[in-house]
Amino acid sequence: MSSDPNERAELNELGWGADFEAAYQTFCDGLPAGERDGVTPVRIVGVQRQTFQVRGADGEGEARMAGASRHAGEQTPAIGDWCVLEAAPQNSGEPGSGRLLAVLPRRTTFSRAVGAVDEGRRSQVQRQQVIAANVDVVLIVTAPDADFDLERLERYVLAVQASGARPVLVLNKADLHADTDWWVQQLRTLGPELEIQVTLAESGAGLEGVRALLTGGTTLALIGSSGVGKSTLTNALLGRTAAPTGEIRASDQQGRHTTTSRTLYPVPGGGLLIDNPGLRDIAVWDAAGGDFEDLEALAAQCRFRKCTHTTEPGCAVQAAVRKGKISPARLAAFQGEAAPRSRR
Ligand SMILES: Nc1nc2c(ncn2[C@@H]2O[C@H](COP(=O)(O)OP(=O)(O)OP(=O)(O)O)[C@@H](O)[C@H]2O)c(=O)[nH]1
Ligand SMILES: [Zn+2]
Repeated sequence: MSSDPNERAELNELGWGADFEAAYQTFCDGLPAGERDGVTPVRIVGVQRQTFQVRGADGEGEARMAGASRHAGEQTPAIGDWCVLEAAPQNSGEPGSGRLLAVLPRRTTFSRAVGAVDEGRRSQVQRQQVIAANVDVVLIVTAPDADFDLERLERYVLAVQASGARPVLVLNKADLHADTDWWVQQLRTLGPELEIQVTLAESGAGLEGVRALLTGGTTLALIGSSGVGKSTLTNALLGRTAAPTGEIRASDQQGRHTTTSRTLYPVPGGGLLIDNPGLRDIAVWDAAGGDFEDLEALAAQCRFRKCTHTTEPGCAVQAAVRKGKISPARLAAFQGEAAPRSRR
């Protein structure tokens, strides 16, 4: 990496820091002298299967993880990761593409356990899948309505702290009640040290405090139950009206269209925001960790004993979803739980 101050400023805006810099230098020192000039640090801003959308001081491009190279990094990059990119040679016919040689050590890690098959032992094993890396601050969003649940919020706080990121509690939809202070006091019981923000995402009011968190390349993410206003808040911060489609279209220098699922966005005015389904699903896993007595009771009333609660006639579960008594996310969690259970 050159010592060009403009490049450094670009990287800092992307969340670069002294810790990444030191790890990057160590990695470069291990490269043969002839290869040091060809590498550059980039951040993963989008992931689509094996293709990564990356952004560095020189702008954006696509990259793949280097195969079983001598650098043989075991780690797969996740959204938010800082990686070492080896740019494709000028004559490769693939401008803007390159190979990722290594994932730099993460500041923070959001991961979840996923079932995987151990080919050697032919058995199910639990593997940690990283869903987002290097998130600095997580907004735990709630609203003064039926969603408000201090026990659940406390679990979110613990999950965020375990990732290494800083939790900030956000009471959105402050317009729903005149007595906002009462709700804020409830949130205070979760910990006197926790920062609390009050927002009205729909009207765009009260966002100054959240914007103030986004200085100096800070990476922000939002979690919280369905309907608390995460999309509205995201759109207000990013200054756009439509919800993200998750797809961006870019064309490379040959004019070919490439589609990558981008989930790390620069926030106008500074900072970055990660909005990916995996993080959102924290709420769903949380529901999955709880019990499903209500859903099981409903399922017992379905017309068919082996009802899958999808399209069957006389499905009591689907009826409850239609009436808004059960959220689709919770049903998904129940189904995710029920499937392996029925095989046991
Ligand atoms: N009254 C009020 N309603 C709001 C506010 N912010 C968002 N809403 C409304 O709350 C509803 C849900 O908002 P979303 O932003 O879709 O919620 P979400 O958390 O992204 O929900 P999921 O996408 O299901 O996870 C929408 O109808 C919003 O218009 C607010 O500050 N006040
Ligand atoms: Zn059913």
